[in-house]
Amino acid sequence: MTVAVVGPGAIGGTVAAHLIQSGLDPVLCARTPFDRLVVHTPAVRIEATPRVVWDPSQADPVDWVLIATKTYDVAATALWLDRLVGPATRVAVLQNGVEHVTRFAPHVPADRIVPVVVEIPAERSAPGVVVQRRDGWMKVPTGANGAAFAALFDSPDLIVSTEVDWTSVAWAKLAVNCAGAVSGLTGRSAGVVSRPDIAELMRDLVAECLAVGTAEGAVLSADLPDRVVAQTQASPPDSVNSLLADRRAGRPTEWDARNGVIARLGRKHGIPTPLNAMAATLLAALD
Ligand SMILES: NC(=O)C1=CN([C@@H]2O[C@H](COP(=O)(O)OP(=O)(O)OC[C@H]3O[C@@H](n4cnc5c(N)ncnc54)[C@H](OP(=O)(O)O)[C@@H]3O)[C@@H](O)[C@H]2O)C=CC1
Ligand SMILES: CC(C)(CO)C(=O)C(=O)O
Repeated sequence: MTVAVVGPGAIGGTVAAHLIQSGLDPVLCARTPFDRLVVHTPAVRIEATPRVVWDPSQADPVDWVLIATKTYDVAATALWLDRLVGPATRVAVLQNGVEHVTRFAPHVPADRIVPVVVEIPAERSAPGVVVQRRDGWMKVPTGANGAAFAALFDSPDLIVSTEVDWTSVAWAKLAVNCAGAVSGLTGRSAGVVSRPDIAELMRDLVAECLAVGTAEGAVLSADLPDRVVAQTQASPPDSVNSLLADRRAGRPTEWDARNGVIARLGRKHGIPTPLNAMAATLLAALD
């Protein structure tokens, strides 16, 4: 089985390490090359020297491509896909948001795209050096492609499973991510939730997501706003979400995939989403 990971950052690096632990030998397609991959998972330290390539001309078709670039890097990622995708290649999209398939459908046949909801709190301190803070999970839709993706992994602190109702899982994850805008906008890690006014703002952001997700066909529980706040309160206060990591590194942010999408789809359904619209506008202005 040949596998390429495009974008070996926090998530790509962590997932590559778990693939290596599972006995595979992924090639890493990087923008910034590095020699050594070092990933601290909750259970072990994984150190490896996989093949790292940094120019699409160095890549050949593989059985699986795992995309772990940011949602705003589609155009650059597509240059890798031109080289890595053969007639039977399957492409897993490990990104936040709910638009995994539409994002890559212009570049890969949609029936070979596997959307992946990723719940792995991971932070990168240098190219190839990543900490996975807690046990993680990834969820893919049921079916042959989803089952084949799950079969790539055999690693105790990364559980990969298939879901009949993948859409609801993706919207529940989007609820966490839309509330994470408070970190991107305040510049403060997860501990900012200890302020009651911030916790209230997060609840209100999630309430909009809940309304729009329900209109999109997701089945979401009414206490989702409280659960998102409770989950954030239970995180180590110095946890940095990927939006804040982007802000601190001076990179663009995924405002459209995380907040803008709620405003866009809210407009389609006639559901007001003033807070997510404002978060998206402010984050876009900071890009
Ligand atoms: N971090 C987290 O805890 C979680 C993140 N996610 C989602 O996972 C996705 C990835 O996020 P994350 O891993 O945090 O992001 P990172 O910024 O850590 O990693 C993205 C990687 O993509 C690389 N990249 C950018 N452009 C290219 C290119 N043209 N060719 C090859 N590589 C490229 C970057 O290179 P360079 O090294 O040069 O920056 C970087 O290594 C996002 O959608 C995020 O929302 C989901 C769950 C948790
Ligand atoms: C929820 C969290 C923090 C970890 O899975 C995340 O999705 C991110 O950092 O983007």
